[in-house]
Amino acid sequence: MNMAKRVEAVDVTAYYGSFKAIDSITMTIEPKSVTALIGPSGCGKSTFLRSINRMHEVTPGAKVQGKLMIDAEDIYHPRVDVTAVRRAIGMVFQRPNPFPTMSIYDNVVAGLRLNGVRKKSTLDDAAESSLRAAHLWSEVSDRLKRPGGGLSGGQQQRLCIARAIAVEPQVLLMDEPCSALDPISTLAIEDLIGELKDRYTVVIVTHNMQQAARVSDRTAFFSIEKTGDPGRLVEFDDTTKIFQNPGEKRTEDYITGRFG
Ligand SMILES: Nc1ncnc2c1ncn2[C@@H]1O[C@H](COP(=O)(O)OP(=O)(O)OP(=O)(O)O)[C@@H](O)[C@H]1O
Repeated sequence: MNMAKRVEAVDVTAYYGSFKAIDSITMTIEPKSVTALIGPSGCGKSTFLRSINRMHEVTPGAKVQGKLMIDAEDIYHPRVDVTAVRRAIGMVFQRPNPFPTMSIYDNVVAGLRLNGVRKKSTLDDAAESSLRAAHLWSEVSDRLKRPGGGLSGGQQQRLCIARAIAVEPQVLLMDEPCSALDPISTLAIEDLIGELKDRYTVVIVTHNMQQAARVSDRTAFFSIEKTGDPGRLVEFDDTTKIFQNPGEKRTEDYITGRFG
């Protein structure tokens, strides 16, 4: 099965009210790869990520201009069903956010149920395969009926990843998915990301440059000239190139720790 899709941003500009947060971002994210978005605080990484699944416009007054295509489909076309877009593009957040009182099992299959799946065997199979893919199955298989909120932080984040992939999303967006986790859980999630790219298009925002270097195939470096300016894409290339031989001085300054 090939669910992974290409994400093509053309001149994507996003605002919060009259404040322009990102300006004319153009980049193509290939299917079955991991793309890291890096750059100093406030350069618009999260804003760009949230424009990929139309979450940006949830903020009152926020809007997006430009074109965003998932394969051939323009997801900002007026006739597009926004709910369907958000369901097709999974998202994992900085803080694990399972439904805390809902059982582990119900957390994983929540999206499938929303999509109308009722058959128990289908839900059981999806729960097991998603929890296995998220490397959580062996830790929770004997307590699927217990609340998701009872798991450790790292387990909760893996539960959220299982929940996101249970609906077989075309693209998986991750906004600093390890920032609230300890180093061991972080490495577990990084391993998992490496496996997810066999099936999904993964886009990850990270503050951690070692993490970007470890998990991603391609890296996009965003930056801002000065406070109040919009974030722009400075350089986008293979991760090895960005970290070993960047084409732009600003990228080099950032990755060598001279600013940001
Ligand atoms: N809800 C909001 N309302 C108004 N401005 C916002 C909102 N969210 C973000 N911004 C502004 O938009 C700009 C880009 O923010 P964004 O969170 O996308 O940056 P970032 O690169 O992800 O930052 P960080 O690395 O600190 O998370 C910043 O100037 C930020 O202050």
